[in-house]
Amino acid sequence: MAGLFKKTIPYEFNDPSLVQTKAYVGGQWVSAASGKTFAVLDPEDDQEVCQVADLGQDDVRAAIESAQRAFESYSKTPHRERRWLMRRWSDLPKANREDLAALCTLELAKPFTESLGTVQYAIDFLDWFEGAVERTVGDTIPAFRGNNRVLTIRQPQGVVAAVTPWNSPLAMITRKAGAAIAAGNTVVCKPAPETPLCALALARLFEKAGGPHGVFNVIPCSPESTPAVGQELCHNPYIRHLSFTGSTPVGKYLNTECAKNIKKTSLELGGNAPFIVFEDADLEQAARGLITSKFRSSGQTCVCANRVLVHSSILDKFALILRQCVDDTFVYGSVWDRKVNFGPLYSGKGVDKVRLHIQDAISKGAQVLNDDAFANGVGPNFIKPTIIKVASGSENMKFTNDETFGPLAFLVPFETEEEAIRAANNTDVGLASYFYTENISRLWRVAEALKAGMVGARVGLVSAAEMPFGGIRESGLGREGGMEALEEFLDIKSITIGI
Ligand SMILES: NC(=O)c1ccc[n+]([C@@H]2O[C@H](COP(=O)([O-])OP(=O)(O)OC[C@H]3O[C@@H](n4cnc5c(N)ncnc54)[C@H](O)[C@@H]3O)[C@@H](O)[C@H]2O)c1
Ligand SMILES: O=CCCC(=O)O
Repeated sequence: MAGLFKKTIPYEFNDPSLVQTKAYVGGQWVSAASGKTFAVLDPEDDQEVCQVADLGQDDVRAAIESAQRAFESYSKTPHRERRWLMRRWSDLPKANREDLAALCTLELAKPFTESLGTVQYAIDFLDWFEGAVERTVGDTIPAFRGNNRVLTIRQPQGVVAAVTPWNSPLAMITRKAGAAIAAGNTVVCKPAPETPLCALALARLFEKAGGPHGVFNVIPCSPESTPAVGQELCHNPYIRHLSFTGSTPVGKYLNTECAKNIKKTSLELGGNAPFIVFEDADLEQAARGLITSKFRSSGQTCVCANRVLVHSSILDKFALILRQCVDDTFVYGSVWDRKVNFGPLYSGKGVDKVRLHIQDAISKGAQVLNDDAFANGVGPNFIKPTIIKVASGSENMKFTNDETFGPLAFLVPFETEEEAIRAANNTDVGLASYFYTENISRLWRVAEALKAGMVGARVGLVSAAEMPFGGIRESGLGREGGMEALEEFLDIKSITIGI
């Protein structure tokens, strides 16, 4: 990789062709017409890894046109043929797990072992949609009157724009592109500028799987080129559906733009997940669940717990158990060391936000219960898992109304179940919610009362390919994963036949 990478990395690729720095359009690897490139950084040390093609609006228009041409034939392929394509595409990441994990570790500084887990998560979506392709069936409906026969068929929509975030650079793409392609659409995917290498590797595997030209296209672009590219994705008439995962403000903007031409949108946006520990919970189990929910990906997932509500009678005991659990669980060091299971944040921007949230809480009376979050020596963007007790005044602290997206666990006391539910629901968003109780009546009551698209009752992880994933309120529109995901990418047509 010497010629491609500008820094030395402690990993040898088994298949160097997975490292691509050009865009994948119409089955070809292409540079930007302008010749422009942009830098991908390694967040472990902020050094440049390589330069990647920086596509502009005209390049993207050409990619969309190529996807539209491909749609004309691909949308007519039999379900069985699409199913085998999905199978071939899904088998290749299985054979190249370590290389994909290495790319994820390189551009996101995710510990290698954790990256292997995200590769599996990405594969799960391809597997799931492969299995689901042949179940996209229609209905026959008895006519109300007359002698008509009414039936429905489900048809692919056209070219889908998939705009994805940096924090899960493989699975957020297979979750969208897997469903869209299985359903017979073609895809133009714009990955986050921080993590284009993972997206391009998925394109290379699609190519190796014999994917028809133009069915899956990956168009990397820099932050500077993104607004114009976004405009093209929102306004090009061939785009029939824009599927976005990212922050709520950007989702609102893209949704507004798409509405001007009545384009369908699916939006997977930000969260602010409550995690409630009731007084009757198994505290060890709850602490382990919180470790998973809060500290997975160093706290950088949309479903990470953001506000930990703990019954006041057990708060100090729970904090002690949690602290012990953190000490027992995490190993720090180079992200390439397979024993290491906790890594840095994706960039200095993420560190700044975490610093703001912790300083704000401390200035308003919160107390850090474990080590200094920033005393580390593991690189510029590293922050330790940190537990913070907020005895009172949490409603005026920044973390209450804004996802921290970092490894801070704010423990906030409550007195009654009603108070906990009120606090949990007191937010504009509603993606994931978690709670721990040993009381079955309370389990049902609270699961039904929480305003969120996904509830984890006695679990700290809800994400899975077979499950409809998504939020309510300002956390988004639509569902990804499960059979519901295919529905998102299919139009229902009713046909009435006069007999
Ligand atoms: N609900 C979910 O499933 C889910 C999953 C992962 C992340 N997220 C959310 O994503 C956020 C973190 O990701 P992020 O910082 O990459 O979000 P972001 O909104 O800044 O960026 C997401 C994507 O949108 C692109 N983008 C930004 N401005 C654009 C524009 N004007 N036109 C077109 N594309 C544009 C970015 O380049 C990137 O590819 C968090 O809020 C997190 O909660 C949600
Ligand atoms: O960031 C959110 C996506 C990660 C997940 O699907 O669990």
